[in-house]
Amino acid sequence: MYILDSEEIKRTDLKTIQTGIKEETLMEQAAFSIYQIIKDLNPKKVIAICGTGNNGGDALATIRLLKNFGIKADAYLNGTYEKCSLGMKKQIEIAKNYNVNFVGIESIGDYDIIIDGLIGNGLKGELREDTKILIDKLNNINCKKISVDIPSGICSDTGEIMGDAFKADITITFGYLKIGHIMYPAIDYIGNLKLVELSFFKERYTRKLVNEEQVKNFFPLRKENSNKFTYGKVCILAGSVQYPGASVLTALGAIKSGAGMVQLITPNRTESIINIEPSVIYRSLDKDYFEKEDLEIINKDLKAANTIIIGPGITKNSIEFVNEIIDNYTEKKIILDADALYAIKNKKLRKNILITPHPGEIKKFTDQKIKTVYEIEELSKNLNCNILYKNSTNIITDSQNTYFNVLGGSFLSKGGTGDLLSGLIGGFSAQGCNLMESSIISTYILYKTGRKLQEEYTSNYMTPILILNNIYKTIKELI
Ligand SMILES: NC(=O)C1=CN([C@@H]2O[C@H](COP(=O)(O)OP(=O)(O)OC[C@H]3O[C@@H](n4cnc5c(N)ncnc54)[C@H](O)[C@@H]3O)[C@@H](O)[C@H]2O)[C@@H](O)CC1
Ligand SMILES: Nc1ncnc2c1ncn2[C@@H]1O[C@H](COP(=O)(O)OP(=O)(O)O)[C@@H](O)[C@H]1O
Ligand SMILES: [K+]
Repeated sequence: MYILDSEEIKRTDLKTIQTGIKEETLMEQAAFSIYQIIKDLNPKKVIAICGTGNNGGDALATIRLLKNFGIKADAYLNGTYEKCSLGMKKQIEIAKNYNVNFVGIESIGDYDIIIDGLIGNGLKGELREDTKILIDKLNNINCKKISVDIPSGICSDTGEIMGDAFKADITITFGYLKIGHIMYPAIDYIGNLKLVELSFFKERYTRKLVNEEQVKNFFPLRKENSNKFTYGKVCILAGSVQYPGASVLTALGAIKSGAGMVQLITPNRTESIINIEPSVIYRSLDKDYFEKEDLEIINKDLKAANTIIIGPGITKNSIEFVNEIIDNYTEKKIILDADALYAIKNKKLRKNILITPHPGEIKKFTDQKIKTVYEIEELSKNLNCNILYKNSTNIITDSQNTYFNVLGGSFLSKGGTGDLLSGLIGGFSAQGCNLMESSIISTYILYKTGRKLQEEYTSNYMTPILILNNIYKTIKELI
């Protein structure tokens, strides 16, 4: 499923209209879908709060349909006729022919459903003060709230609240989801999101939502006629005397993904991995932290792997060591996670490198303020690498193509989930998936499994190991 931004939506509107489908036809389709959803809620009395743009047009057309089919429905116009878009002017004229009643601001508390048609894709900058006051008033009315396209006040491109926003129970959008529908803080304002089709001209776009179908396409096949070398070797450089557990989680993630061989090298002693999973090839360097000089000792191990994961629990003490790995193993796919991210400040990376920062970790290697998808894509371009940005909504990008994963939740908010995730990614990479595919598959499997488990175990009780021990259930649905 494609995710569009406001410019792409405007282009799609225009392109559709250029093919010969009129704006009012699209508006009628939008309104008819909203009408059907509202009718099923058995409303007694509905009001649309209409802005002067086409978002207001959709809402007003819905009111006209409700009234025509026998439901009490009125409209409030927030502005003057002169200020209205052509589409909205046309809707006002049609509404008058159907005797739609336009009410004053004092009446808006008398309804059991409010339709928010104030502002949609046409929001510019921060909300005007008068609109903020109106939205605040609407939010304080106790009734069912439905937003047309996107709750007024939310930026379609970022999901930011531009001063204030209408708090909807249901949001009905058209043709495509927009970036603003799938990002926080917007998600808290959107309620139940419904996507309805319009006769939009269909094209290819660069941003998609991670879903099961894609993951099935990317998932590596296993042949009966195969051996451990068929499924690749991943070498994990993780842990330290300070953080011994991180490396265990990463190794377990890698082995349970299906990689043929998983080697774990830690500076400290973490023999416990052998008790938990003896198939992991384990080696300790018998010291506190990785250092540059260690490379000579482990060079052969690294050469034998097709994927290297470096970072979980290594601490800031190993920056030089990480730099040496990046510079000397240019043929290998490398996943730089956690503390390895300190090493990439001012560094140009490569297309066969993935970095996996969460919002706090971005500060480890750049002073830029980064949170929007555009900024993450730009960062990926500047660093010349793949990025898995682990915010509540995950963003996975190689700067050309971007995927959003919205399956996560508070059931993942526990130390160690990220370590497990980098292990899974490395494991799928070892099996032949590229780093984008590996990130998409791994986030999907981990989050989907966690989401299902939390229903039984609650979000509080969840641990990375509990999720890991159940990922086979999600994998079974994919193969
Ligand atoms: N081609 C079409 O006719 C289609 C139109 N659609 C609807 O049209 C909408 C886009 O319509 P428009 O481009 O006319 O724009 P909108 O109606 O979304 O926004 C324009 C309105 O918002 C107000 N506004 C903008 N920024 C503001 C701010 N900072 N503070 C206060 N008020 C502000 C403007 O004064 C104006 O009233 C979509 O969201 C969707 O609802 C869709 O149904 C798809 C098809
Ligand atoms: N509230 C949340 N909503 C969605 N995803 C979350 C949430 N909390 C954590 N996650 C996910 O859990 C993982 C945590 O990673 P990270 O912070 O690196 O963990 P650690 O370093 O402790 O192992 C990331 O994949 C992140 O996207
Ligand atoms: K709206």
